[in-house]
Amino acid sequence: MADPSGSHLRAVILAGGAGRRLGGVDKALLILHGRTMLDHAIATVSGQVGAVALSAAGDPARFARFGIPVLEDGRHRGKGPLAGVLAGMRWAAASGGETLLSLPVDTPFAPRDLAARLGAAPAVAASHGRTHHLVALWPVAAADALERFLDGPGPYRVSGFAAEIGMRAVAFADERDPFVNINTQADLDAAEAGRC
Ligand SMILES: Nc1nc2c(ncn2[C@@H]2O[C@H](COP(=O)(O)OP(=O)(O)OP(=O)(O)O)[C@@H](O)[C@H]2O)c(=O)[nH]1
Ligand SMILES: [Mg+2]
Repeated sequence: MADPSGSHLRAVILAGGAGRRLGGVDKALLILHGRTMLDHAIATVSGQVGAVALSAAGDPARFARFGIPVLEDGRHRGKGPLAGVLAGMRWAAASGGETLLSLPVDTPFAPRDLAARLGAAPAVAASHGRTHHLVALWPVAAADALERFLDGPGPYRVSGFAAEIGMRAVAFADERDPFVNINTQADLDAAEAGRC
């Protein structure tokens, strides 16, 4: 099915993690500034791409009100976030998408021009001395290579597959780190208080 927007960009919001450091909460449904983290992520990516999907485990019905497809990790479940990236690539390919933007749901301050600033895929965001391996643009054509990587012996590190496809790091020199991610209650409190 062609994308009526004409964009070959797609986005996958990654929310398939366990959220252990937050006591096993559903990070996508966590409230920050009166809206869910998923609302923040959708607002970040929706103007940048032709279509958005969510990568998440468990009952998809809890996300029905957001009106976006929910992708499961499938047979690579348990191998970490690259399983979500692969599901995103397969979903993107089905509608003619050529490039996939991935964004973790716990990164609520990412810029709304992220994809443009990343440039040509494969590219990954870096800021404040850190590489944000899942804030990245992936060529959908790399899906078969990723499938082979996940069929391999591991480890299934995002940085391992990124190196294999020649991922280029793009530095974001913004004074406030746009890729702060919310892993703990202290992170959430700081974000709520505007300290990051
Ligand atoms: N699809 C998918 N996404 C994952 C998986 N593991 C982690 N992620 C996502 O990858 C991103 C980075 O993960 P973490 O920051 O470690 O977040 P988390 O797993 O939710 O939290 P912790 O359990 O506290 O580490 C988040 O957006 C997670 O939702 C997985 O197995 N599958
Ligand atoms: Mg995190």
